[in-house]
Amino acid sequence: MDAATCEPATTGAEATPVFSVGGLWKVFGPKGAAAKVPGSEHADLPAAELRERTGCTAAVRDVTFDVRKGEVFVVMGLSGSGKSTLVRCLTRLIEPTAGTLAIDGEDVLAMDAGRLRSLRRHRAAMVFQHFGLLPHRTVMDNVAYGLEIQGVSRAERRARAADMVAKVGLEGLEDRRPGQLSGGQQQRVGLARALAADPEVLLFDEPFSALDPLIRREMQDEVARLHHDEGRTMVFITHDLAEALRLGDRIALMRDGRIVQLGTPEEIVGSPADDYVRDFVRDVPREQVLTVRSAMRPAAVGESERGPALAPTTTVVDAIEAVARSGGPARVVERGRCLGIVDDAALLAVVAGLPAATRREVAA
Ligand SMILES: Nc1ncnc2c1ncn2[C@@H]1O[C@H](COP(=O)(O)OP(=O)(O)OP(=O)(O)O)[C@@H](O)[C@H]1O
Repeated sequence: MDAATCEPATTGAEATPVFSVGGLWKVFGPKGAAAKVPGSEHADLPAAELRERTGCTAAVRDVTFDVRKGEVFVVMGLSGSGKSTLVRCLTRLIEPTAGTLAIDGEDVLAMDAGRLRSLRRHRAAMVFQHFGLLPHRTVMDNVAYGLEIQGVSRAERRARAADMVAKVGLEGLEDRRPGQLSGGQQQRVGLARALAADPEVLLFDEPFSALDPLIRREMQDEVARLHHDEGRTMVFITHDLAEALRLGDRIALMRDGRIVQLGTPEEIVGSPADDYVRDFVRDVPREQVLTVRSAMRPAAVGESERGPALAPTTTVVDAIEAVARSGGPARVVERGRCLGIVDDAALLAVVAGLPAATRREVAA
């Protein structure tokens, strides 16, 4: 192995997370009873049994994670797994029962009503599935509405709203009312309204689930583009795995109030934490999600100078094409350094769905 040139690159120091969530619980039920559930002997009971014994529903159970600056953090899970409750807890639209919660290092649970209002208006804007557009106002006025609440002057409101209308591709429709727009266009108005407030983080609650597949795809592209252009931090709830894999830098997969796995799409699909996650991702075309990092092995002497060079973000499907074209192994190269080698056997092992440990054996 050519050790000098094949070490993975190290990452720099981590910035303060946007949200930092520790041991968070939300238990619905009679107040006295709900507060007693976290940390009690009932804490781990399945939902039905917990309800039977205590009259309570633990929608969020002992959840810990950070949302990093600039990432798209997806909260995914089946209906009732606790996604909406968790994300509403982030700005205390729902009051957590126990745990810790900070935004940029500031304790959210200690905020008074005024600071909370400011948090929701300026720092963490929520985009809902039904945007709650004002039916009698024009597109422009709907977009400017959030700024109006913020007390921004009329001239500035209009200027910023016009910017956002253009940004989400609604130019020419400024004077229409919501009833004169398609579903996808209405979603764009809601998105523009949230963006106009220029929040540090956008929280999306299943915003596209009511849209037909083509428009949904278009809106996903729009969100990806906005994220790419602006690097804005986003928390995105969805029950749709394909949407989670398309948009998420990291995905928290929830089940019965808990996060069962938190990782990149590649980690979730390539190394499911348990049978539940494995089952969840079973039908995902792995070669389109996993990258060459999942298939590479250390380079043998001389190998790090031969064969086509692939970026570490290259998907397995694209790597197969490159290897087939060149007729030999390819190098995985980052900033001029060779991280490893992929060959056809290792790439096929990914397609065949071999577990990570077996893949490593094949690659070696
Ligand atoms: N106000 C409430 N009172 C009692 N139980 C609630 C309340 N809100 C939610 N729940 C329960 O908490 C659990 C989690 O609900 P939540 O809405 O967070 O799930 P979800 O994953 O967002 O589901 P969906 O995808 O259907 O929106 C469910 O069992 C739900 O019935």
